[in-house]
Amino acid sequence: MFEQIIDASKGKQIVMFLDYDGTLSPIVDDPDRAFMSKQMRATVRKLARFFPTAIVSGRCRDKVYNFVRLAELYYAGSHGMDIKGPAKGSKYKKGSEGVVFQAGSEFLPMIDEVYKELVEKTKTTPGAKVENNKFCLSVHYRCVDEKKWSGLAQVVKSVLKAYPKLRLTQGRKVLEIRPTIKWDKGKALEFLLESLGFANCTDVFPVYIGDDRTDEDAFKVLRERGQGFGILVSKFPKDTSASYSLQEPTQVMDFLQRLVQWKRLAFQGQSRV
Ligand SMILES: O=P(O)(O)OC[C@H]1O[C@H](O[C@H]2O[C@H](CO)[C@@H](O)[C@H](O)[C@H]2O)[C@H](O)[C@@H](O)[C@@H]1O
Repeated sequence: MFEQIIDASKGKQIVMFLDYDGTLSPIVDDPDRAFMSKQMRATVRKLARFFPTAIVSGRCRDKVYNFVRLAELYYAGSHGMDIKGPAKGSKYKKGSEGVVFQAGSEFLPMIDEVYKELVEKTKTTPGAKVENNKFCLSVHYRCVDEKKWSGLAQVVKSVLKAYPKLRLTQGRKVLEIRPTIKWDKGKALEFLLESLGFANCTDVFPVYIGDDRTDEDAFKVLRERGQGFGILVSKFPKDTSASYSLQEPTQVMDFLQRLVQWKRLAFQGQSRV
């Protein structure tokens, strides 16, 4: 896979898109403790020195930033509905200081209201946890007794009946609630490419790495554009629009390290001639 990506990206600018949970950090029971390792952080920091890099997550932007803590990256939180560029602007695109984009701001009061209602209605289900991701919500059931999963889903669906402008999708042991607007991680990828000045370029090579269903929207966009590659992180074979797969975050780190090493050697080669 590595060689194929290097071959296909020849003469093009690689742009990296990285999902967070299950891609940069291992899946754990408590969503508040999904830390990334120091080595992973160091790897992503080096990666961003060579390639424009964005984190695209279902989490709210502030929360994912607090886990990653690298100011030089782009962040697209709430499944891409909340985007912000590096505080000091991008070294890859002059004049891109403070790229900020928010899709669905009008839904914020509704999301808050539903959050409170879901916290109230799920408090009798041991292990259930409602996470407020600002533009969307997550109802976690990883720590709920399996016998209670369908009951919990019914509770969530009954709350959502009163909110036809919100939709329900499913992630990894999590029910995700978000506005029915046409915005997803794929749209966020396109927005970020545009912000970086690659809107109609043929010499760009986006690489998107993710483990979840919501990442499929980004894999599809890459297939439709015929640009770059999607890489699915999964231990099991899955129906996917990604072109390649890695099994777990440690393999993601190895792949990113190889990319950095390859680019570093290419730079050294150039500076010798
Ligand atoms: O787009 P992502 O960055 O992958 O975010 C998707 C969801 O990730 C988090 O939940 C998942 O990871 C948790 C920590 O490992 C795990 O406990 C949970 O079961 C997983 O579904 C996050 O907490 C959610 O809000 C995100 O939507």
